[in-house]
Amino acid sequence: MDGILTGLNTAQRTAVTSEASVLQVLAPPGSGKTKTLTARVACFIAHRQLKPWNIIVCTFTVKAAREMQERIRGFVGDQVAKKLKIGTFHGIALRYLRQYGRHVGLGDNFGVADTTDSKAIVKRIIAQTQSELDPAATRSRISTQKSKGVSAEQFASTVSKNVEQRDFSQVFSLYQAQLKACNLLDYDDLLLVCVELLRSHPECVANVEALLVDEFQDTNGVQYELMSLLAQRRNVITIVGDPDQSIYGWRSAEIRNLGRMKEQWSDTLTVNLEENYRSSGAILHAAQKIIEQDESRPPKKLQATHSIGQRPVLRKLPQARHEADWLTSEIKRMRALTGNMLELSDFAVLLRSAALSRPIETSLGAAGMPYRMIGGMKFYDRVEVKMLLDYLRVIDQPSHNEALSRVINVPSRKVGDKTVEGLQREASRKGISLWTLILGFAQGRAKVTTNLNASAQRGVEQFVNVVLTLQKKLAAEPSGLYELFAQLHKMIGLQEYLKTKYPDDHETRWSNVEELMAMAIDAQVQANTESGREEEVDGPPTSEGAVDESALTAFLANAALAASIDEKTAGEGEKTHQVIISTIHAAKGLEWPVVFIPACYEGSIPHSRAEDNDEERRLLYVGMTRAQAMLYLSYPGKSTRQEDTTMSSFLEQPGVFSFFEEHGPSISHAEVQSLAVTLRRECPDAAAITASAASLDLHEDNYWPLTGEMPFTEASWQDGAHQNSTIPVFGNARSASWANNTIDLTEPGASGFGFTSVKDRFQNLMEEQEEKQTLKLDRLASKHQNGQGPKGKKRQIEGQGSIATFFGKKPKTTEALELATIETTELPVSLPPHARPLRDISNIDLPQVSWTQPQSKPTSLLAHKPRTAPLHKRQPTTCESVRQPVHGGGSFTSASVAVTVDHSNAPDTDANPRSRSVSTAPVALPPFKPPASLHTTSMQAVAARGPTLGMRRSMQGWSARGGKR
Ligand SMILES: Nc1ncnc2c1ncn2[C@@H]1O[C@H](COP(=O)(O)OP(=O)(O)OP(=O)(O)O)[C@@H](O)[C@H]1O
Repeated sequence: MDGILTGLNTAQRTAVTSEASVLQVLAPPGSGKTKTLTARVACFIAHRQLKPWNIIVCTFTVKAAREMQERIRGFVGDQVAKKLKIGTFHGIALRYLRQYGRHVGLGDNFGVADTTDSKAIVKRIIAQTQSELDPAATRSRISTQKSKGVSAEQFASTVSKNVEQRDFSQVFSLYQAQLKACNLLDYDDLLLVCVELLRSHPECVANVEALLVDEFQDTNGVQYELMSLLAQRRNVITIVGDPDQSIYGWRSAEIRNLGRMKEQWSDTLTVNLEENYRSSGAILHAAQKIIEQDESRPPKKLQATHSIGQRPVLRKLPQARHEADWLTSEIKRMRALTGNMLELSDFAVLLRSAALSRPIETSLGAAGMPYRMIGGMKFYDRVEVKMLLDYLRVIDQPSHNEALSRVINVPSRKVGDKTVEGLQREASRKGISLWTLILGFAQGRAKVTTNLNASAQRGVEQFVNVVLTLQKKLAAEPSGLYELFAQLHKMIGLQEYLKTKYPDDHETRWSNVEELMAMAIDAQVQANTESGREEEVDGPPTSEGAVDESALTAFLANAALAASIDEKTAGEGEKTHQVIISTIHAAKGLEWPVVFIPACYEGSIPHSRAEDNDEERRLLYVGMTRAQAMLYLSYPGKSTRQEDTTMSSFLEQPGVFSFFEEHGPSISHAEVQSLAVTLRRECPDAAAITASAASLDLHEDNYWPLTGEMPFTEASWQDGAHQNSTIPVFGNARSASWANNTIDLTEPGASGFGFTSVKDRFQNLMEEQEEKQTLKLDRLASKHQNGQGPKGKKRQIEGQGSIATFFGKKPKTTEALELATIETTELPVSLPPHARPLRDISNIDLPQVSWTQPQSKPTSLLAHKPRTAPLHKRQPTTCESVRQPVHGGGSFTSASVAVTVDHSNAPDTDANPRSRSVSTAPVALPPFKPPASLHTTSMQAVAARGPTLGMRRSMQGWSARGGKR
């Protein structure tokens, strides 16, 4: 027993060893529910002498079943673990039906109709009955009825005179009849027929000694019924669950099954686990703050076992692609500043919907960071995306035989596979491309020997016409990618095609098409601004031999680049270090050291089509609680479709903001050590951290303004303009208006810089403001020593506007910048030894998260010298690399310290003002191309230009201009 109970806390032990027949283990995320369930199975076998083949364990996914078997194997060995009946409800039901299905009239060789089969049957019936029902909606309605245990006959008996209801009832009945005729069961039937079997033949489960269910909150009515029947002989049932993580209501999951269970078995014992072993205290606080917005849920206690850690981040970025670039740069920064203690696979990007993955995949791909999708297909692998890219390839490069043969008959033009193969062979025999062959034929200039019937001939002609038309359009407007896309999808009737071919998920597929079009707009904008800049800049020409490529070629090369990163890593299995991209739904039950949840805007989460807002909130909660050490939430000011967004209403609630930082954390060596303790890893030494940090251009997350505007990249001034005490701010070197973007320099020291370079002048400005700030902080430091300092303010990072500005908060004076305490930390050798303010969150309105030990008090106070002026600067070139001081306060502090937090009467610290001496006007286009971003670059160009690619042109241009003026 000792082995099984080792490492479990008291509540977990109680649950594992409980003698209760019916046990509910209810607990928040990360409290070891799965661990407890596993240990209870082992306990049943090892100590209660239950036979493993008489124990059924139901999990929510096949993956979870595999993981659980793995864990149980650790306790009881491979041979015993193999004999357990572990699987999803569907898998368990299938086993019983295969064995005993004949008792309920199932043929010996019944088949299972998968989703595609079901869709096809429903569609055919609707066509036959000439009903006006939507096939996809009808299929999911049938499934909903079945998962509530309503059969076609039962539905028919309740139908009113309503035509639509009668139509539906008819289709439902015919669908069932069709399945029966084909000796098929669909997924819902597997459960329903198994229920029927176990009701009528309870002897089938007479041997079952114990039943255990994971993720019980997501069971639906039929699954509940099946659970009761499986355990009907001995009624030994253990379930683990968390009502706060119920995210499958849309699939008819019923939270009320928990109550039903207590009614059915009045002796049900409930054990609550309260200690969270996964996430840092700060992450738990923030997640609790979100979930507690649901006032209907009972208050729950939750204890963090880890230290407070880094406060989660809530960031606004200008657009979705900037959000993706920021996220990629944070992964890079976090890895470098932790001495690569964090692997790529320690980072997960969790999305409300799979379609949001496109900019993230593009950015990771461009940065050369391998990634893996779970719970969804990679963007570039999706059928509709591949198809469109193939069309574009043919338009760009008609001799691309493979791409051409893939799309010549999509949508169908009655050019069958055999015909295409014949044409391909003929072309190769004649030594010409497939395109040349069919072009000659379509234009009547050449004959083909391949046998083409009349409809195939017409099809070939239609295809040639599409390609020629679009080539002509492209020639007339080389950068008009979006328009090209628009005409392409109209010409091939793409939307209709998707509706017909994929009735169930055509909307999702269409949103992938829209994503690709959004990508085209990005590329178009980039191409336009590149060429605009070319004219504007009178510096030396760009890198010699640079490839003069069309916008379409560049676009396709970037797509290929992103996709090739996928391919390289695809076969390497789960062990390879890859960033994880997942839907939040598919991330249920999983955990990662660092989690990003981008696109936290209204319409995305809560989703515009979601019916239950509370479920959407729980979804966000599930996503947040997957994080162990760091959590980043973000949203773009504009979606990929260029629509203005507003932050998710779950984050807009009063008090929420105080649980978040406005930017990624500053990382000192002490914090790396603490992070290592939280993650139970070996901490890299200072030399390793220094070495990896040296690869970084920016040590702080201070490139993107906190206001969600475009970065302030470079300051310069116009000829003579400095005499008017203004300098232009090139927020965007490509399009910013010189006249409109100015910094007020009427402060002391602003004059007399006529012959200074832009960079020097900017540096001077920074230093002047540092001086002022140092004086203020010295004053504050002495106040602190006298115990007068206010508490609870979050740390600030230099050069950033406040997120409070988009909460509509009024900035306070610089005094308000003061930080609760400042602690000394050992910093990597290469980083300036700035003092680090430690956050004190004891006066925040905390949710119900409690701590078991008092937080260690910071002891020392150092003079702090942060900058106040913005450091939103352009990406430094190799020769201009500017080191950023590390400062700011987030700390992992002592790991495994648990703190008791009294949150009663705590003031809200939402306002997090900072004084900004410079206002950066928003600009239209990004001046920043992250080091890894290759958005307008073809792969050939990548090879040709070398590592400084993509930056050189702008840098030369601006420095040339700055030097002259
Ligand atoms: N007593 C314990 N001591 C140390 N670590 C523990 C303990 N119990 C659980 N853990 C660890 O906490 C993490 C979360 O555990 P587990 O996945 O079982 O939680 P869960 O309650 O099922 O979470 P979720 O509901 O989010 O899926 C795991 O890394 C697990 O190893």
